[in-house]
Amino acid sequence: MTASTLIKGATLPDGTTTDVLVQDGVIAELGAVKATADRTIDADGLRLLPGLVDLHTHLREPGREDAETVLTGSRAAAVGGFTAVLAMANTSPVTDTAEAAERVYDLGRAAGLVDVQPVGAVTKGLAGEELAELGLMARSRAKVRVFSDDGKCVHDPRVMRRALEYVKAFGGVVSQHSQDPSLAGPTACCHEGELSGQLGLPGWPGVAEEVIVARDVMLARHTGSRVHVAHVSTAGSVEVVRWAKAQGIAVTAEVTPHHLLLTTDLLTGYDPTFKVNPPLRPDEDVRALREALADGTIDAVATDHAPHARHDKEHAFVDAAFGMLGLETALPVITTVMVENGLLDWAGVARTMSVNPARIAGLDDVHGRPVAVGEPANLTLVDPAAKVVVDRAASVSLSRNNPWHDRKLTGRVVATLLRGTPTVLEGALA
Ligand SMILES: NC(=O)N[C@@H](CC(=O)O)C(=O)O
Ligand SMILES: [Zn+2]
Ligand SMILES: [Zn+2]
Repeated sequence: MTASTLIKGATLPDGTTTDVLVQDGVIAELGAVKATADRTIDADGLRLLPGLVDLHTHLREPGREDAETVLTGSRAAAVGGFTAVLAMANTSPVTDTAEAAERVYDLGRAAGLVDVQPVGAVTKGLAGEELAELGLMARSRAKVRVFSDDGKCVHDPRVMRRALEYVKAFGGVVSQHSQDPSLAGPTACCHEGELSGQLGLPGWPGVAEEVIVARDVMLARHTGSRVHVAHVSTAGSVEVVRWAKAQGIAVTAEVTPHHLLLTTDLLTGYDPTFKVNPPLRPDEDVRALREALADGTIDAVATDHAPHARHDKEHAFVDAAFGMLGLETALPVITTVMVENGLLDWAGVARTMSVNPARIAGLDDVHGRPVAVGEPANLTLVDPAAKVVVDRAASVSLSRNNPWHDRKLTGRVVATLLRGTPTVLEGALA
């Protein structure tokens, strides 16, 4: 038996206010709860959401434990309000076997702060040629359902077709890093446009993403399988996804918090903190991404939390590693960009940050559940009005490549519960 928790006067995503008694890992009672509990959390004015689920996290273990480990990344996830994260396969070695997937899964369970669900590589070594052990990973203890060569695009259409056909058998999905390597060359490091010319930086155009998204939705239609578009960054990709969904094609898409707020003009200072793939895009893309998340064309927010050690990031812009932190700031960014601007209500936040990602990842038996009696108590308590100034030094991540440093954001995660056990209380690790 685990300690019980009484959450007093929380407001649910739909706006109703209730007490929530959490006992033995599940929601035991709702309404005006008379019972006492081992711990009481005053949730007056706070929103209670189903625990957040991140479809796209880089945990760097094994191989780059100087940048992040499963444990430190799990801490960042819990502080960010997450109860489940999908750990990308571009580790060293790559997660391309059942054993490798089980290892990541076990490290996550040992850390015990968030459900770490390994993503399996699509191809051996992310080399883009030979399919990885998709079936063995699916049947392993880790029950892998999401496959991705993220960091690299599965660019050979024949390989992509085979992967889609293969994962269909067990309801899996291929999450694609859409970046055509011949349109976005090996040196490309920012958005191709007027600014990249002025800065003298090799850029890559939005169309390098869009052609892959277009190809993949057609392959999904042909195979009758599911494709997921990772980190959508352009208005053109949104148009393709919108069209594909209207045709009934089984496509889902995610957008990162950074692509919803940060724009390419941040690159004028050549600060590698803002170097990321896909690159920060112009205003008109950002606007289209916000609208698409609001209208459901984009299903989910995913962080693409990409920690990098100082010695990989602190270089001249062209030489620095791609990627930025995201787990601890995702909820405040979405509150600021989407809720404060009236684009999403809290039910919309629950949908795009918990319900939809859980469903896409096949974790919806445990995560992204309604706040209802008998459901597993994976919960996130949010102060929707709190103003926070992000301080990169305060992060529990091992890395410091935080693009939000010094920004004032609205919204703060107050508490996170994983199967009824608080992992975060009063905004800090419990
Ligand atoms: N997003 C990034 O810029 N980098 C990611 C890889 C990826 O998501 O493509 C990384 O692993 O660092
Ligand atoms: Zn990627
Ligand atoms: Zn990624």
